[in-house]
Amino acid sequence: TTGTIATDPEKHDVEYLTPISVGTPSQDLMVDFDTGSSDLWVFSTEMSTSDIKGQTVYDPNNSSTSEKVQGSTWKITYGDGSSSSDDVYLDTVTIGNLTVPNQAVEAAKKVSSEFTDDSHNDGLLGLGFSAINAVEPTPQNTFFDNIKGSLDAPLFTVDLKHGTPGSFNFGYIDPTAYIGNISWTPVDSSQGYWGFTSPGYAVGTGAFRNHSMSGIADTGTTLLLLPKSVVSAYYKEIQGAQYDSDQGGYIFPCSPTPPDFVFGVNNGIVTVPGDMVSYAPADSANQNCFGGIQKDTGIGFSIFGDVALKTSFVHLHSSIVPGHYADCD
Ligand SMILES: O[C@H]1CN[C@@H](c2nc(-c3ccc(C(F)(F)F)cc3)no2)C1
Repeated sequence: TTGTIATDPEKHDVEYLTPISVGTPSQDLMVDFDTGSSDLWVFSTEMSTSDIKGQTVYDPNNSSTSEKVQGSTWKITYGDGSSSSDDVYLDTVTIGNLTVPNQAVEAAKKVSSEFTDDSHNDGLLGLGFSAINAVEPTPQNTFFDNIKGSLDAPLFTVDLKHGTPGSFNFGYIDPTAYIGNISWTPVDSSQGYWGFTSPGYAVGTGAFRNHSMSGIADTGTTLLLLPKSVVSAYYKEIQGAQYDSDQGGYIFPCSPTPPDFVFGVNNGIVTVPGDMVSYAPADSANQNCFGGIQKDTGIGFSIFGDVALKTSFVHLHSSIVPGHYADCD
């Protein structure tokens, strides 16, 4: 079997929300598909109502197929310090036409304020490796790990777009989704992520600079976070660019459009167009923009988030065959 599901960008492409159905009768939720984590958790009826502001919640008691995983708990903290926790059910989860009957659904009892304030986001669906699933004492499988045996091929593809719906496809590669050839790169899943090493970068039409950047393909991170030496080399080319510690990142005049940023993927390249680097208005006063490329300081590796992914067709292959990228259509 194969499957496809549309994913919709929130304002400024800050995150992409994708519909899933949980339980019987089905409860429809919009969640953030996150290749940088490996837990499927949802807002639930177990939460205090003060933590819920507009989200749709999962009610396990309203599902004839839900089954509590006795003694199991979970707690997860994301890169930005946000968190969520509590108990675990097995229930039917459907994405598009793909159904996993006994998917671990982690029901939130507590979520941090960032999740409460993200009113359209009903939870996260991890597409990382199950080795980093946060359920204790027994880690649970991701949706992809549960479904991949029945897919025509053990892969999924990520096709995020700027300001318009994209798609997650399971089990097949849509040849109309990209142009040119696909470039392959080995995946390092040793940390539970879709890790790879980019051989270097170029700024605008400048020469390619060899500079190894090890990082992860992370659909749940909004921006492209790279080594500070690469980031400062890029912003050096933009008149008026500066690091604004109040805003926690580089800002620059929104016009003229900044130079493209190119990064290598094995023998191929991915181009982030300059107008995507102008991520969002930084202040109404003097038309400054907040950069879509920022430093990865303190993380320990780079993060190829949505700013990097929405300009390419990314294909993540979970067998020994590596994952690979292609320029999107
Ligand atoms: O941990 C890494 C794994 N992937 C990255 C990720 N971060 C989030 C996230 C989503 C929504 C929110 C909130 F709604 F604003 F709270 C916060 C964080 N989802 O994936 C970082």
